[in-house]
Amino acid sequence: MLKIEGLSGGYDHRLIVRNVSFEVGKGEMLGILGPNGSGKSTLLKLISGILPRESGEVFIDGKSLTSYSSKELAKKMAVLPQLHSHAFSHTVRDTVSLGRYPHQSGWFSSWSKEDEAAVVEAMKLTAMEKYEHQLLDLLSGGEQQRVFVAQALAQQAPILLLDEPTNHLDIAHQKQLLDTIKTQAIEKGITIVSVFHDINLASIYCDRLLLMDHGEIKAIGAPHEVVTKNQIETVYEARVSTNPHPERPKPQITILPDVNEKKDDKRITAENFQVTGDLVIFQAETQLKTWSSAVINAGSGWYKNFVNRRVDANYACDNVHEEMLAYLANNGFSEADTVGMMTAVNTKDAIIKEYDTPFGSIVIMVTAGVGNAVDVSRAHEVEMLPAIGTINTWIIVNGELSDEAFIQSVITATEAKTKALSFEQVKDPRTGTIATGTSTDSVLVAATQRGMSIPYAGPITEIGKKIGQGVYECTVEAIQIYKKAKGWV
Ligand SMILES: Nc1ncnc2c1ncn2[C@@H]1O[C@H](COP(=O)(O)OP(=O)(O)OP(=O)(O)O)[C@@H](O)[C@H]1O
Repeated sequence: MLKIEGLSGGYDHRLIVRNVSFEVGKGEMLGILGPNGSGKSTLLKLISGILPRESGEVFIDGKSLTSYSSKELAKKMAVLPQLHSHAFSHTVRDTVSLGRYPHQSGWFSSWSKEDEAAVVEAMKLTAMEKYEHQLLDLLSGGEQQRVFVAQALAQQAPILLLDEPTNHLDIAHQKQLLDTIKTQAIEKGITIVSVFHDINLASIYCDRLLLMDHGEIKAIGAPHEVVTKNQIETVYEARVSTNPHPERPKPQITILPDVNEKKDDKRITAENFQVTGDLVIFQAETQLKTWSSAVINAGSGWYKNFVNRRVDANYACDNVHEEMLAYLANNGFSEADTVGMMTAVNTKDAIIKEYDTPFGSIVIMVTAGVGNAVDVSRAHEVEMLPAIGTINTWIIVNGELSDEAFIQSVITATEAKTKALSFEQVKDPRTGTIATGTSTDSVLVAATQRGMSIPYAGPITEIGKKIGQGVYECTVEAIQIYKKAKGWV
């Protein structure tokens, strides 16, 4: 559809874009990324022919750009230039209608039904119909931007070149506009080449990305091939981390600041835990990076309050999440700051111990109810209903855990818990075999992310050894108390 071959060019013979080659297929959306001044807009101008090229070729449907008349070219390619602040005295409708220019013929151009329909549709797609008769200079920057996108859409060209289409738009309108543009690509097979400043938006919406650096292509490929920590840090000269998008296989980046906020070097100890008949609470002064399978705020995040709530053994509720949130709110714990778990065990029986390691220390908290014990290797043989009676394990780390170390902590803790159940000869009542856990166990690992960095937490690392020993000891002790309370021993 669109083929760029060895394209070079710039201003007054100063080369800005150098030897750029790539192809974009029908219905494909290609995003152009790169730091300020890297030549993104210049590349777009060279592709559209607005700027004469120094060397190289642009082909549309196999034909050189130069072989098209300007009107023929406008039927093939619509361009949204970078928006600058100008005073506009046209109405929205008139401005969008200008997009129909290549479709007019003769000296006295006639306004056809198709022209009208294209203008109305473009205004609708950009949610600008209600401003139809407004003068452009009375609109906000974001609204003006949408008018020019509408103008480009009204052109109904099979290729759309966009320079920062989401400039000035709030997030709702960014989403709306990019959903609209992407839909044009998917449903109408329109080929889109768009400059983006927002790496995350480009990653979400584009099929491929082209990363410019000093006028040259640094990388081109699928978003996960281009948006890598290394490449983005090198080209933009900024510290970033990459994270998965929650719904799509499109990487997202986060800026890592180099300014330090208020330092908190306080070490977390067992003394920081409060235990009542209903709750085990740990409240940190600043948020800890947390991974858990809790009822409230499971997954990863940064939280200050950690609550293990005792509920009745017959606790039943249609919406556990909502009920638990209401409970937490009544007790002064906000959802934004709190990880919440449940247990049927008397929270006074929680085992909380502190372990020193060469890098710092960890605090472990375990509540164990084993009425619901399960041998996971045989769970497929029997019908089981979820029930309260659970082992909740918390590991609070004074140190900086890597992602691997978070996951390894969970593995190490789980193995230690299973070993404790085996030592205590806790059996799955359905199969009569040694249980590996209960049906609703939860685990939480939270780290201060200050102090020494801990890359690994497997069983032979210093932290892994303490997690193994600590979770085992705490779980054994908690099970023994539980057995006594139940009159089993
Ligand atoms: N009209 C012009 N005349 C002369 N030089 C220009 C002109 N427009 C841009 N340049 C120069 O070309 C270089 C690349 O500019 P360009 O606008 O292509 O970068 P960009 O990657 O789009 O940047 P930004 O992210 O800031 O929009 C810059 O050094 C700029 O100063």
